Amino acid sequence: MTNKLYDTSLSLLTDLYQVTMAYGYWKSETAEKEAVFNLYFRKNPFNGGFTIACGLANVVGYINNFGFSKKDLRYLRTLTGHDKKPLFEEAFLDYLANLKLSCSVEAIPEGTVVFPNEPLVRVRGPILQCQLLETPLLNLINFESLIATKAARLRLVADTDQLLEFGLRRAQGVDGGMTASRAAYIGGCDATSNVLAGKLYDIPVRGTHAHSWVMSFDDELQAFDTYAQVMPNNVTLLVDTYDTLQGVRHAIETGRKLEAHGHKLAGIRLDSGDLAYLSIEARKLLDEAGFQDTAIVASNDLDETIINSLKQQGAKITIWGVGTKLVTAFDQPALGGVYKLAALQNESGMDGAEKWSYKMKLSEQAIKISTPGIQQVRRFRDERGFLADMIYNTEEMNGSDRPSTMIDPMDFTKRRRFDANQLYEDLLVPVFQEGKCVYSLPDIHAVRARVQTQLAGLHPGVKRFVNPHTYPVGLEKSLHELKTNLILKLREAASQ
Ligand SMILES: Nc1ncnc2c1ncn2[C@@H]1O[C@H](COP(=O)(O)OP(=O)(O)OP(=O)(O)O)[C@@H](O)[C@H]1O
Ligand SMILES: O=P(O)(O)OC[C@H]1O[C@H](OP(=O)(O)OP(=O)(O)O)[C@H](O)[C@@H]1O
Ligand SMILES: O=C(O)c1cccnc1
Repeated sequence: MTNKLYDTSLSLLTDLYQVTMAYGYWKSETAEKEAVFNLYFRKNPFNGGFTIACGLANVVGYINNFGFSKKDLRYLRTLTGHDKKPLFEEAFLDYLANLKLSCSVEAIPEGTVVFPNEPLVRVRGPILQCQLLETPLLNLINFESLIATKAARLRLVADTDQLLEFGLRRAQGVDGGMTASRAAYIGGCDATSNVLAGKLYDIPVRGTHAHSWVMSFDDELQAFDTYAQVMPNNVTLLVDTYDTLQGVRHAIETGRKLEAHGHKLAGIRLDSGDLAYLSIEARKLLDEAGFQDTAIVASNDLDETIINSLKQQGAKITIWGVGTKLVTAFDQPALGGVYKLAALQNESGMDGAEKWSYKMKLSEQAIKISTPGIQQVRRFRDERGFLADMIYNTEEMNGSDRPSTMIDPMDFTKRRRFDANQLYEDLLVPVFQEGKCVYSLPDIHAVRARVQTQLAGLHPGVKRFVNPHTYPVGLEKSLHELKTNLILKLREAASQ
């Protein structure tokens, strides 16, 4: 299921410079030139060792709905330059009115663990169209991948405990809240408090009650009893409005009444104070009263570091409600994904001409130098898990098995050779072929399950939070050579 918030075309959801470049391509008659762009990021978020790819379902929805409406064009017609004359000529707006995307898109499925410099999405098609997709694709992939990664980290520390996403009230606007709920579920949360996300994305919804419920009664016990009466099948009581341990005693009293009517006290929630101490004391009180099955839920500015610490302190919490720090991706507010031109098709029919002109961006910072080529990622594995990812140029080496040499981009003297019979998977799969969707989106639960099987394939050192081991990602030898030669050529040309 894709996000119903995007049922209409959002073709203007782009940066103005994409439209001005599109105009430039059209005007200079290069709009139809075949190009290849790669979308990738340069650094794992949260100083971690991995990232979870997420957001492709919304990319599919976005591309399927793409088109400039009359209203969009009316707006573009109003845009003017510094001389107050229109930016775009009418014939270009007519071109946009009739524009149907004919790009081919390959992408790494949602829920896959991915690493810096790997193309998560590869777009091939008329350069004008590829260009228009840059900003929306980055917008859609960056945020969801960031939040799915945060949730996956929370899942790693929560282990088999339940994780509830409570972030809507603190999310970055409506869409931030919606997409965060989706990505958080995919990353490993069990449920969300966001009811619209539950409806649109088929995510389980869960919740307790707020302090206001307790405060609206003359006393806490009355508040608990009333809540239990109106909803006896869903009773988790927030016990910290006045005095937490006294609140637990009141919850036990209400629990006894519930049991007398054939129901049970599902849980209590702690939302302030020392959560380790209070949960241990609350557990004792509950157990002594025979409420061994009543769960202790905790919330209050939690994140993976605090949950980890609480577990080490022996906290008796088995359900974690995480809001602000999950949906705002504390403490890294953005994934720095980029979208770079990697190849342009040469004029056909020219004798001896190569099919592609490979493109790359130079930079003084090595990390910012892009990689040319029509890239695919080959993930080698053995029966225990993933070994290494090799980025290769499909023009040099198509999907076939063959021995390959992978070169470490940080140190070209470090090489790894994989035999033809080494187990592998090529990660990018066809999503659109010449504008037609050829990918059947897995349901959200399958994507969520994929995250866990993917994480199981990673060495524990890559998953640790402090100085994680760097998972090996390299370039296939011929791609490494292509890149090196192109850098030398570009540097030489730039120095002349
Ligand atoms: N035992 C603990 N170890 C580590 N962090 C904890 C522990 N108990 C609570 N925290 C975390 O400490 C942070 C602040 O909690 P603190 O008790 O100072 O404020 P509070 O309880 O929110 O106060 P207030 O009554 O104003 O809500 C929260 O992020 C909370 O999750
Ligand atoms: O702490 P978070 O991870 O964001 O989880 C969501 C928070 O939202 C609620 O608090 P509320 O909005 O009532 O405000 P509070 O900060 O006073 O608890 C709830 O009690 C949690 O504390
Ligand atoms: O249901 C809850 O307990 C809840 C929901 C949203 C935010 N904080 C808590």
